[in-house]
Amino acid sequence: MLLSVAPCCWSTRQATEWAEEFGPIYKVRFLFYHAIVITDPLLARYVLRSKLLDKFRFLYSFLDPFLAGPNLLTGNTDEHWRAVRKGVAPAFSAANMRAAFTHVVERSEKLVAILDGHGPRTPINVDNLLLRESMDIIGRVGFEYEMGALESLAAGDDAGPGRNAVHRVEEPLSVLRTPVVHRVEEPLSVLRVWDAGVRHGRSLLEQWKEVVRKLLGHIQRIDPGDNTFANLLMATRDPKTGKQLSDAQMLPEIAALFFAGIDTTGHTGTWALFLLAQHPEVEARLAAELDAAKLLATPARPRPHQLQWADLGRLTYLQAVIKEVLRMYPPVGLGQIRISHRHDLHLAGGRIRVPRGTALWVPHHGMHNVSFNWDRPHDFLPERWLAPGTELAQQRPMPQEWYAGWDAQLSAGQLSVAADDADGQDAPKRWFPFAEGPRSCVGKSLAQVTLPATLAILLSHFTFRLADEMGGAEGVRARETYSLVTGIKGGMMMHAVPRVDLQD
Ligand code: HEM
Repeated sequence: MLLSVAPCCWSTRQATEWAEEFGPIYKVRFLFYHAIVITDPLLARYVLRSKLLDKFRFLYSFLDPFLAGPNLLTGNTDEHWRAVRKGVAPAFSAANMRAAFTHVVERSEKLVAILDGHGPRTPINVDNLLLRESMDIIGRVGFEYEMGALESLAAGDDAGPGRNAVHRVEEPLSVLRTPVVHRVEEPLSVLRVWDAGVRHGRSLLEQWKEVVRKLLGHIQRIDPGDNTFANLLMATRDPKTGKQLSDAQMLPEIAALFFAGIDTTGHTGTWALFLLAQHPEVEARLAAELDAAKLLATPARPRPHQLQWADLGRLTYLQAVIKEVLRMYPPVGLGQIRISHRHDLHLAGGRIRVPRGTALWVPHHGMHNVSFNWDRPHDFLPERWLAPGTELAQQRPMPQEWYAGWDAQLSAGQLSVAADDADGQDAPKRWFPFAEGPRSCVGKSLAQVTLPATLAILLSHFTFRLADEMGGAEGVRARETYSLVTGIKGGMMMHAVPRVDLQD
């Protein structure tokens, strides 16, 4: 089935709806490009692990101006990418994550203090808080730098002087978001020089670049700790010259780390609070788990134990909640888009031929939410994660007619995926919010510490209720935004109700 779509119509939910209608493999056309959309876990694994396919640079190149150039996230899978990826990956080691945990706990306790000070009556934008927390954590863990994002909010200093790198955090964040969305959804918006919004976007972009330049200056001045992202980035050698990366090469890597880490982690926390508010039975079970670990504030224990590293592994229901949130709202809902520039490709042992120049799109939202991959996909059911292997594809017979049209495209002499796919023998997955294959998320371990620790600490002290102004679940649905990351327009307004009123 060939559908013609313009980028302005992209929505991660749209791809899911089409998958329900047209099956786990269908074609769409984006402007001049043809894309094959895949929500079949086995085919997706072939695509995402294939060494013959690369990132769809045309799409990612739209991000480069906002990230000061190609980088780990947006660049091709070439020698340079390999050198940087190999160079910085140890920053996310288990040992480093233990140290990161201390920062996450401190920042989460700061959040608790902010919410305590704010009180339950007036709603607060929890998305804004969690994005700021993510920014602070990446600043500290990656660069040993105080971004001061939560401090500036706590001090009511939204527009105040830039003591730290960021004094108006929403602004740099929207630098990363608004112009990108414009560029992708409205490619000609850059020409609207008379538009105040576009001009404002440009000035925000300059502010953001200034922040990144400050960070680079900072890491070049200090002696960053061993195995920090900053230290490893400075130790990375350009494979072409054998020399240290130039400033022009380092700036995009710094920008990309924030870009890739803030919204993904922050919004996931927000969706978790939203879903818990919609499902009191899940929230109650989670509270019981926190209570059993002596982490919950109760009248008898108004100041609960401080969260410890070892608790993270014990809070199995919390981990299940997070996995289910990542299933329903995969932050990179758009998923991964690959292309083969040089070769035609055969998938599924030769049954499906993909002509070179065709994009292959694996939408994460679709993969995680279609009814042929999941039972009750639209229900929030953390319990499904208590059984092992939930992320693996189910051996379900797919209706043959979904694949029938593809067999006809076989032609002799093409590359076979078997030759390409040396490590494709393990069971394919139907859940991979952090992506699959060589270009999977390098910062996954940091998110896997930040999310449970932040949520455990927040939920130990508060229950969250959706503010009336959000218009219930339907109002929230109507405000979902899809640039590259699934977010919420205007933020998520919620009441943070203390579990124990310390004034009593
Ligand atoms: C819930 C949180 C997160 C999710 C779901 C997530 C998901 C992803 C996904 C799907 C990709 C592949 C993107 C693509 O191919 O277009 C990716 C790549 C990446 N992520 Fe994350 N991410 C998260 C948090 C983070 C954090 C905290 C950091 C770092 C601080 C980070 C840094 C990166 C980088 C640098 C890449 C590019 C890796 C490469 O291509 O080598 N991410 N992430």
